[in-house]
Amino acid sequence: PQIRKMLSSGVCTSTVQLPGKVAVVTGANTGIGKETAKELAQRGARVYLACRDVQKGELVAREIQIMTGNQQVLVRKLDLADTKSIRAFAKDFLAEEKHLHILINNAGVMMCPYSKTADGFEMHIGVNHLGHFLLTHLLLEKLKESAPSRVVNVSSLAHHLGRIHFHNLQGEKFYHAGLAYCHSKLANILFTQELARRLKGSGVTTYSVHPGTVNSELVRHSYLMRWIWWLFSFFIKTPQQGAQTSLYCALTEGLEVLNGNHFSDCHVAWVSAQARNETVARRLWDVSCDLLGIPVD
Ligand SMILES: NC(=O)c1ccc[n+]([C@@H]2O[C@H](COP(=O)([O-])OP(=O)(O)OC[C@H]3O[C@@H](n4cnc5c(N)ncnc54)[C@H](OP(=O)(O)O)[C@@H]3O)[C@@H](O)[C@H]2O)c1
Repeated sequence: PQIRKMLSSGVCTSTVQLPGKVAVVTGANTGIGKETAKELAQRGARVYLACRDVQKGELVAREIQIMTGNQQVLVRKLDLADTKSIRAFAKDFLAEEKHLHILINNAGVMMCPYSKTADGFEMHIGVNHLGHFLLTHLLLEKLKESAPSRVVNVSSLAHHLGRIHFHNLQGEKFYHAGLAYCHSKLANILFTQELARRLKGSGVTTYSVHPGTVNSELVRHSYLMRWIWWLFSFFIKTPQQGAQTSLYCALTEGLEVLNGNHFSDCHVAWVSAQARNETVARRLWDVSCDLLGIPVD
């Protein structure tokens, strides 16, 4: 009954406070990430805004500090399209911080024209999946040492249109910007499920999230999507509303029993057949390790 009660609301109603806790939010300079970081700061956490544009990040950090009165809002450079930047971020963070209690893998790109990351990965799979995969891998020991701790991966309802084609993971044979986004969001869910299986008993739990349809800068690369978002802007969620399910998964007490689940509107949500395929999840894990030069275990 307690779980049923917890799952009955579209707003994060947790009253958990976070003094002494440390959180990292990727892509925290705008949209859903900014609102997520603001709420974590409001509750007293030390919050790292992991942003590719440090100047934008600093402006937002100051805004959050003023609004929440929490001075422990820090900006660090993180470009998920460059594994050197991810490794540098993790190295500095591990040297600087004793703990990491909440990691929100929020940053994302959608429908950008065909392009590659610094390491030659297709941009959607590179930033949305591989970048966060590497970041989580590098921070995992710290998360374990800080247990109970949580990893929240921001995916999307769009994963339903995604497929993991291992022969076309980088869009080598066929590329469609919209589908590339869907594939990467499916990868977020498969990663969450495999991570949950591997972390069983460690005190680290993980959840994937669909934030809803949110009025943010995500549609910046598509004229059509910008127009549709503008047309329906009155009906879609604000970034603050979009942050609720990430916050719910990061904060709700007792959620550990739902380790690895996918959430939408602060409820467990149904995922596509491929998103439930353990064989695909395991293979994606191994292929991701291979691409990133991480030893496969
Ligand atoms: N908005 C929606 O309707 C919706 C629906 C489903 C899922 N989502 C998911 O929600 C998450 C947040 O999206 P949003 O709607 O808040 O979009 P947004 O306003 O465009 O924010 C995306 C964030 O990701 C950052 N980012 C992009 N590429 C990066 C990189 N290479 N390295 C580091 N950071 C990078 C952006 O930084 P810059 O500002 O520097 O570009 C920005 O801070 C995404 O994962 C998205 O897939 C959103």
